[in-house]
Amino acid sequence: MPPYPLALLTPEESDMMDHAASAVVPVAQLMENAGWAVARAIRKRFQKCRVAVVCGPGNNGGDGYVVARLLARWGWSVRVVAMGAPKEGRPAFVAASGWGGPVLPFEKASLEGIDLLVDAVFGSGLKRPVSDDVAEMLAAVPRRVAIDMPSGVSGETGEVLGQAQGCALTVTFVRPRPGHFLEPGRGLCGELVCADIAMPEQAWSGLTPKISFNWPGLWELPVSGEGDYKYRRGVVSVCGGAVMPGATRLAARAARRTGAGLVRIAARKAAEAYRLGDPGLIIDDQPLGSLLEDLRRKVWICGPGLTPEEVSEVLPALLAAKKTVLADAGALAWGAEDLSRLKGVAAVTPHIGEFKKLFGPVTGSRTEAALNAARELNAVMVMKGADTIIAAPDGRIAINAHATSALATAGSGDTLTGVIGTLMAAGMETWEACCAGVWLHGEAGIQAARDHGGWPVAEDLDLPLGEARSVATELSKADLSKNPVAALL
Ligand SMILES: NC(=O)C1=CN([C@@H]2O[C@H](COP(=O)(O)OP(=O)(O)OC[C@H]3O[C@@H](n4cnc5c(N)ncnc54)[C@H](OP(=O)(O)O)[C@@H]3O)[C@@H](O)[C@H]2O)[C@H](O)CC1
Ligand SMILES: [K+]
Repeated sequence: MPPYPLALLTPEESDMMDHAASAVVPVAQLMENAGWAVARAIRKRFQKCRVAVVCGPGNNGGDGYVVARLLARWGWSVRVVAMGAPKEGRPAFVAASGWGGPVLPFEKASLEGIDLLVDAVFGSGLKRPVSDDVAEMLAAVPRRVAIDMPSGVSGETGEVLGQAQGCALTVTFVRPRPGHFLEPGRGLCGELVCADIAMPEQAWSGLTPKISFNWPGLWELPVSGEGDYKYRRGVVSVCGGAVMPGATRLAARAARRTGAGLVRIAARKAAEAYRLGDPGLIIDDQPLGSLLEDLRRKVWICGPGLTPEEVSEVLPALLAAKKTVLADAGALAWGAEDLSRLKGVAAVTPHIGEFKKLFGPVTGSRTEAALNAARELNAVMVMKGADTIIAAPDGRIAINAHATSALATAGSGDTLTGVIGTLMAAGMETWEACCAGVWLHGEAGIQAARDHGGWPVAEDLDLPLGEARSVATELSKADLSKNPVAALL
């Protein structure tokens, strides 16, 4: 059974795997399998045309020589443009020896008349910024297919080192890399295919992948059914303020649609602003202290719709009462003045702008920055964006790619807090609740976009949440051992 079906392998982990595999199977054989997978993916998608395979000095280039050989065998017009000959004794040398066709020098003239460029220059061995001459070569042919990664994109972080050219198709192996899902890498990969190259199971021994692909099966939603009652489904309490009641109501509505048994807004003096809203919502106008005594009200959402000043009036009391707090929006603005104000919250959901205000500039890996921040705060970090990262202080990291740009609308974040809060209130472990909440929110966004011509507003996002929950429950029944992340792309 293939292990870690939802793992995303960093280049370092992939190297460790190749190393362990080499005790059982020659790397040249894996390279042969990789080349086959790429050649087949090309044949499936493109008409026969004139191809240049641009090969770098390492194993990525080695895969390229195999692709060249196979496409030529199938009757395509193929040339290799080589950055340099692979070193004798290396697996790529074996692959290069199997190529009997033309090898042209590494210069633009070698690409004249070419319809499709196969980028086999750098893959997971990219170490430093790509130089101008390499970038210019790759840019000379507009239609490109990348082996493993578009050259210049970091497999670990998705960052561009120097320069990188976008591709129509990227074929990777075994499991994808984080850089395939983290921007800007994600946008440069085009269609992503992850091929099985018959990696032996022994290659996984000693490896515990750090990063996962966020998908049902990584977590399981609480099952509802007979014997359910509202307190078992969970109570979600949302702090309400006087200035932006809309945001608080969006969080509350999302909580109800996700399946919370009971949702209450602790509105204090602003109760009138909420009373004309949804009839199923309970509005509390009592002082917060008396509400905190209710032990069934464990999970509190604090921040959506609140000014930092309003947060300062409620958050310390929630933390002193040892409530499970999900902090967003106004709470993050208040915490940005002094991070210790957020110590004790269970999870935070900043977008990148809020994140920087809380933890300073992000240089390098965003997954690492999210993890370090989670550890500093001792809370689960949901770093929101097109490629949301969910990190737990114990080291678990997930990257979510199940989303749509339609979610980039005001109020979308408030909805997300309601979803996550509900799953926490239903008893899910915090990191899993955050991962699941982000996925459900993405699924609801996809459905709402479909139902509203691609342009839903925040008020449309809560409606599909019930359906999204059913979809996730169904998907999590799939046998992932037979259906690893490759099949989900
Ligand atoms: N398990 C798998 O997924 C398998 C993947 N395969 C393929 O192997 C590559 C990784 O191969 P590797 O040899 O480790 O690395 P690369 O080919 O990507 O690149 C290494 C060489 O490139 C030089 N380098 C790196 N960055 C630059 C740069 N910016 N400018 C110039 N040269 C650069 C590096 O030089 P050093 O001086 O740093 O040593 C190396 O010479 C993976 O991507 C897959 O395609 C296997 O075929 C099968 C198993
Ligand atoms: K490449």
